Amino acid sequence: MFKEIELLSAGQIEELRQIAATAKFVDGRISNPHSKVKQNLQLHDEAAYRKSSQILSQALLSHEDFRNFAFPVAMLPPLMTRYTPDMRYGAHADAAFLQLGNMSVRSDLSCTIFLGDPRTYEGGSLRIQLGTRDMRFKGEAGTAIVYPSDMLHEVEPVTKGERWVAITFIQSRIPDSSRRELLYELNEVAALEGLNMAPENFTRLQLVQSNLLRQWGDRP
Ligand SMILES: O=C(O)CCC(=O)C(=O)O
Ligand SMILES: [Fe+2]
Repeated sequence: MFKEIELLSAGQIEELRQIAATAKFVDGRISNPHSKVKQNLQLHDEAAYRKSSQILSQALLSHEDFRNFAFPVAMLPPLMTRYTPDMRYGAHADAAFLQLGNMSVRSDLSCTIFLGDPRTYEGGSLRIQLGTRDMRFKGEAGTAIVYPSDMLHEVEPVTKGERWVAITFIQSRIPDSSRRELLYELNEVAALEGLNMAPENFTRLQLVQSNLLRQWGDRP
């Protein structure tokens, strides 16, 4: 399951635009030197990375929809990337573990935050494979798409203009996607309908929610 989130205000996007305007971007293979499919540019500028990732992390971790859907326990600082014409990121699997200082983050969920106006570039959709079908995402500026990291995906070639996004990877308290989605649905129904229920039934529902989280949640 995918979750689309309205994440950033116009002011936050403008702030990120100003950071990106003067920052250094380099060949994205710097962090995947053996990749034959990665053709993009990524931010490589300590001060700009610190500032931009702080804005983006804070936006994600304070967003209720994101927290409810992802059950985040750790997240890589979001990284801004750019795709100019002919750049793409061919079909690939995201790494299972990523280094964050001296900690290893398991990538359960991947996230793309769209920063540029989709009308200013052609191509460049994020395409996620679902068996023999696929889903394409090219969001409005400021929206994010969160999807399970265990699915093959790609960024289609940009043919005109520039694709500007940020990406991150999230470790979830519920590693299994189908369990995470069940718990998300149950929690949503409880939040939306709980107050309409007889109080003793709502209490029983809350017991089920808590006990599923106990059974399925990673121990810290
Ligand atoms: O830019 C995107 O939308 C996704 C990039 C990606 O798949 C990755 O960095 O692993
Ligand atoms: Fe990826």
